[in-house]
Amino acid sequence: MPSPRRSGRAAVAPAATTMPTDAVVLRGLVRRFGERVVLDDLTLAVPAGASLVVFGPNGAGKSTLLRVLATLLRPHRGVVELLGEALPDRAWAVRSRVGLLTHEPLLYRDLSARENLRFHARLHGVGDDRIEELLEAVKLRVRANDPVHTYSRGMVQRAAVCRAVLHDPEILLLDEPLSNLDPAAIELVEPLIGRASGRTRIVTSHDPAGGLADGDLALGLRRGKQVLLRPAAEVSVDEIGELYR
Ligand SMILES: Nc1ncnc2c1ncn2[C@@H]1O[C@H](COP(=O)(O)OP(=O)(O)OP(=O)(O)O)[C@@H](O)[C@H]1O
Repeated sequence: MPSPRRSGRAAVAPAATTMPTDAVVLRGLVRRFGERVVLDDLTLAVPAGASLVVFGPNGAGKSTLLRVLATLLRPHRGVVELLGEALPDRAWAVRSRVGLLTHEPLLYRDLSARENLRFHARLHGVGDDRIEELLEAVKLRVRANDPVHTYSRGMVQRAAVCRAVLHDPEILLLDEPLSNLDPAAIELVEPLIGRASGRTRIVTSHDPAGGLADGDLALGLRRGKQVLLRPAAEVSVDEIGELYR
């Protein structure tokens, strides 16, 4: 669960009156690259604490959707709201409440995991105890002072998971988060980025069975269009497979 650090915010704005039921809302989202429409009229809502798993073939728009939600790309049309704040105008108000884990680990390769985490911790006003807690959780302490470029891919991914959750974000944006992780490492990161974390999650996946088991809602994209949006428990593995044919 996100830790009680959030209680400081609640003292300023009581959660009961300001926390929207839906953590993520899209209404008619359009995003283009040049002439190409990459996200085409997406409309959905993700309740706070729920997980949306996004499926679709290469180039369908999954990563672009995550980048819009991470405030890295501006929407070209439609409404995008995170935690009740509309993007792009209120992006500054939500950035610190969102964690992003992508194929690009967003770590300095010549710094150690501990140095990388200290750098990000300072940006977010997070203390060293949180860094040590996370390094311990992903069993990286023994290598935490080695430069990231000496790590295996799984070790890099574990360090990237620490970076993504360092500031205890309410929303997690996860682009195939388990890639490069062995079964033991998957168990280690589950409490941090899995459903058990209690965070609102948008997760991309190419694994129909694993992805459906990981989500409350399933979204299927094909060439930027939303061709499936239903409770994950009601979607079959074959339906997800159809997206790729
Ligand atoms: N910076 C960019 N400039 C131009 N086109 C881009 C850019 N980034 C992505 N695209 C295009 O947007 C479309 C969607 O790409 P995106 O990376 O979102 O797909 P994806 O579903 O995440 O694919 P994958 O499964 O391969 O990761 C593709 O046609 C891609 O070429």
